[in-house]
Formats: sequence, C-alpha cells, structure tokens
Amino acid sequence: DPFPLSASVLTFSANVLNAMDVAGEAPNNCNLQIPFSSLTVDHSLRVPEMKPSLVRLCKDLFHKWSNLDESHFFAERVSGGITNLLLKVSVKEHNGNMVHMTVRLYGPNTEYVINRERELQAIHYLSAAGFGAKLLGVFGNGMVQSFIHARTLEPLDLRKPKLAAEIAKQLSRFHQVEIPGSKEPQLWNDIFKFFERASNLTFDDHEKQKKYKTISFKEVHTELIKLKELTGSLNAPVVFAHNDLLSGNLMLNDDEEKLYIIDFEYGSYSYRGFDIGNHFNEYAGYDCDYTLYPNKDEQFHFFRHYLQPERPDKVSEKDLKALYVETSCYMLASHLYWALWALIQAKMSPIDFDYLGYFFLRYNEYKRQRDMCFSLGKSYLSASKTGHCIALCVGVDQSVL
Ligand SMILES: Nc1ncnc2c1ncn2[C@@H]1O[C@H](COP(=O)(O)OP(=O)(O)OP(=O)(O)O)[C@@H](O)[C@H]1O
Repeated sequence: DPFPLSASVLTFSANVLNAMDVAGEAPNNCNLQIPFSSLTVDHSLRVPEMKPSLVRLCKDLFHKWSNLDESHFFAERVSGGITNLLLKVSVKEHNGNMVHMTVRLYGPNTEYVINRERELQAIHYLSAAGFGAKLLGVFGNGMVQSFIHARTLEPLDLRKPKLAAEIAKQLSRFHQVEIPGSKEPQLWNDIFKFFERASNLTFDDHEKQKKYKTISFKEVHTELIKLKELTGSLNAPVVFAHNDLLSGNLMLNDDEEKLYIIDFEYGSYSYRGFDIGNHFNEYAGYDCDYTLYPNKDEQFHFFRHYLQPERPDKVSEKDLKALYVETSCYMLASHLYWALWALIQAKMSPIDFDYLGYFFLRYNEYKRQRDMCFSLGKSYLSASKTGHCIALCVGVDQSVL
C-alpha cells in the first residue's frame, strides 16, 4: 500500500500522550496535549444514529464532559467532502457555555492516498505556527479539531486581487514553517507510488474497466520521466507544501479579515512551484474549467505578494520570470498527481463521484499544456545557461542577467 495506516499512527498519538503523562503536568505548549481514544465511529451511519457513539467519543476524549447527559450534545453534518465526512459537534456545558468542534471521520480506504502519520505531525507543528484549526483529539478513525467561524472560499474568490495577495502572503508564511524529520521532497515518491497502484487496477464494472483499459500507462510513465527531468533542472526550492490549496481549503473570517489555510492531509516537503501551480489549477473550480487558469498578470500579482509580502512592488522582473517558469512546469506535475490519485480513488473510494472521468479531465489538460510549458522551461534553462556562459566569458556578475 502506498500509505498503510498501521499501528504507527496510533503509536505516534500515543507517544504524544505518553510524553504528557510522563511530564505529569500540562506542558506550556498546549498543542502537545492531544488526547487519544481508540474508539471508532461508523462512517456509514446517518448523523442521528451516529450521535450515541459521538457522545461516547467526546466523553472518552474530554473527561470534563463525562457527566453530561446526551441532551447536552448536538451533531450536524458540515460537509461530505470528497475525502472525509466532517461533522460539527457542539457541547452545552453546565454553565451554559457552548463549545463547538469538528469531528472528521476519515473516508474508508483513504490510507491508500493519504499518509495519516505525516498529516498528524504536520497539524501539530502547523497549528503551533498558527495555521488551521487546533487539533483537540485523535481517535480510531478520525480527529477532533476546533471549529473555525469563517466562510469557505469559492473558486472565483481566488482571483480577487486583495484575496490573492493575502493567500500569497499566507502561503509564503506557511512555506517557512519547519516540520522536523526528513526534508526530502516527496512529490515524485508520491507520484510514482500512485503510478504503481493506479496502473495495476481492475474494475468489476464493465464500463469502468473498458474506460480504464484505454489509458496507456506506458505513455503516462514516459511523461512522468520527462517531466521529472525537466522540473529537476529548475532547482526549485523545497518547502513544506500544502499540496491541496483549493478554495474549499481556504476560509475567511470577513469581520476579522483573517484567512485560514485548512486541511493538511496532503502536506509534505515538496517543491514551492508545485504548491503554487497546483493552487492556480484550482482557479478552474469544481467543473475543471481551465480557461480560468490565472493569466500572466494575475500570476505576477500573486508572485509579488508571495516573494515579498511587505514590499510587493520591489520584486525584480528576473525573480518573477523565474517563478513563472517554475510554476508553469510544476503545474503540469499537479495534473499528473491528481490524475493518478483519481484512478486510485475510482477503485477504492466508496464515494459516488466520477473519479475515472476526473482522470481524463486532468490528463487531457496536462497534454494540452505540455508542449507550451516544456518549451517555456527549456528555453528558460538554455537562456540561463547562455547567460551563465556570457557571464563567465566577460566576467559579468550573473545575478544581473
Ligand atoms: N475546522 C473547521 N471548522 C469549520 N469548518 C470546517 C473546518 N474544517 C473544514 N471545514 C469545512 O468543511 C469543508 C470540508 O473540509 P475538509 O477539506 O477538511 O474535508 P475533506 O473531506 O478533506 O474535503 P476534500 O477532500 O473535498 O478537500 C471545508 O471546505 C470547510 O468548509
């Protein structure tokens, strides 16, 4: 399995818990106090039927509520995203105070595309750095987080200049967070893991199998190798990337003008250009209308605020051009990543979504953009080489070229 959900996730959580127990007191960093319960909640139930197990779970995780009866607990569905089931659970405490939380039930089989241990570690450090919802508890098949009072962005919000500038600024901050452990970029490891699994599927459904059989995995593999080589020559900075910055993962509190980046399920060390290119692909919205991809001016606006949030007008043309090329090439990798992801989901996910159709949307868009982006990347590389040679020959400082 690409990402087996083994006991290690539990060990990770249990270790965090043990560290706290051993200390015998609440550490200063309250993020270290992550209660853990081995209880699970049945994903397939309707919310009213789920309520008793949600109440049991809350009481197990948060002992201060153990004496409250069931009438103090309220549960409603927030969303059935295409990966998990998200619930809002509210608790009326004895003093009348209401506490709101989200309970996220991992979608069945999501361990094939999501590394939960990596996610928990990321949440821990990102939340300490002020990103996303606070992690309140971890349980057998999900996690409890603080409820964010904000509206979720829509795809068309992403290109609003003021919002785009804020997203760029926050993403730049996000990319500066240091997550302990290996800093090896995971993009190509993940893509090739996806490829191995995605290229060896069989579908019971005859129509699906027929469609699946039209895919040439030899061709996909060749594309992966070529793109890996091209992007590798760009020397893109490696950062802790969100990797799934779609509008649904951005929330805005209009009154406080506070933007929240949420949902770190796919977060990993990866290339800066991938995170930005992947975000630009999300301008296309849920209908995948790629004519909505940001134009060069919109991209440069984003880059200015990403590269120098405090002095966006001071960013050099050279830096803008370099990031434009980097983003355009990695934008292709984003299409291949989600295309292969969709094939695995088509087989594994119980959610009724046309994942196979989604593969073709992403792969066809990859093919439509490929030649333009490859020639952009290659001419940029050869121009930098020429610049390098001229600089060496005439003794010019290369940074001015
Ligand atoms: N902590 C939170 N507080 C309030 N609302 C939230 C919170 N987390 C998520 N949401 C809402 O729920 C929606 C889905 O959440 P999330 O992206 O975590 O689920 P998901 O199953 O991973 O979705 P997808 O796979 O489609 O990205 C978000 O777009 C947001 O509207």
